[in-house]
Amino acid sequence: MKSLRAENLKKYYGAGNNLVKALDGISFSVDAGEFVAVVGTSGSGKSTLLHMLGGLDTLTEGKVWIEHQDISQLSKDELTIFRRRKIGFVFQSFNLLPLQNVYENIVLPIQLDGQKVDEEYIQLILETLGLADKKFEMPNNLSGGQQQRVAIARALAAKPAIILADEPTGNLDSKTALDVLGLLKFTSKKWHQTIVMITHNDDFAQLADRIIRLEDGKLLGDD
Ligand SMILES: Nc1ncnc2c1ncn2[C@@H]1O[C@H](COP(=O)(O)OP(=O)(O)OP(=O)(O)O)[C@@H](O)[C@H]1O
Repeated sequence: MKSLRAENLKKYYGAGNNLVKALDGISFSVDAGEFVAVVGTSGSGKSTLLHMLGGLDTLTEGKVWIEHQDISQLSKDELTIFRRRKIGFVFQSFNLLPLQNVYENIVLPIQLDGQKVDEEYIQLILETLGLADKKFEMPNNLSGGQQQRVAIARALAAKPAIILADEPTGNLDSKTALDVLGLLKFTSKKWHQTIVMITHNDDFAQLADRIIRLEDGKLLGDD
């Protein structure tokens, strides 16, 4: 089953001499459970692509389907709910709430959505990510790698169809980064979740099932 389909994505900024074609006709699809790395030089359109896949910004042209939903067909409110249920985001800055403990940070999106927390599943995520003994710690008492594992746990918690990660290990040393990415890969396989991850690091990209290369807003390669 395809969990993600991008068709002829275009995102243009500015006009005339200042026109920037951040995305210039990108199409690909991703199978459920696949781990895709997106690489490319600075300015090639990686972050723009991730924003468009996550419905965080509107396209100039093209369509994105997450599972069977064309996200351009959703109203603003519907898209907010859809995103919360179907997409997990992991960013370079961990974006944890400093006054909430690890457990509270992880279940917050589920509670905001008015859903019941699957305590057994949350416990399993905590154990899988090596966070079981940190459940009631405050984020500031954790190392960078631990904080990013909490952010991954939070992204996984709502059992999303797809996880979009923008340089998720950009703030970590390379050993911690590899540990965190290994866990991200392991959890995605275990729970059959699709991952699209931007990275600058070729070693990290090699961990993925597939690498998509961007250049000047175009797909340079897909292997
Ligand atoms: N809001 C914006 N307004 C105008 N131009 C933009 C905007 N956002 C991005 N761009 C331009 O679009 C192009 C692609 O940017 P994008 O951030 O997607 O690249 P990137 O590959 O993620 O780069 P980096 O690796 O440096 O983060 C760049 O030329 C950038 O300057």
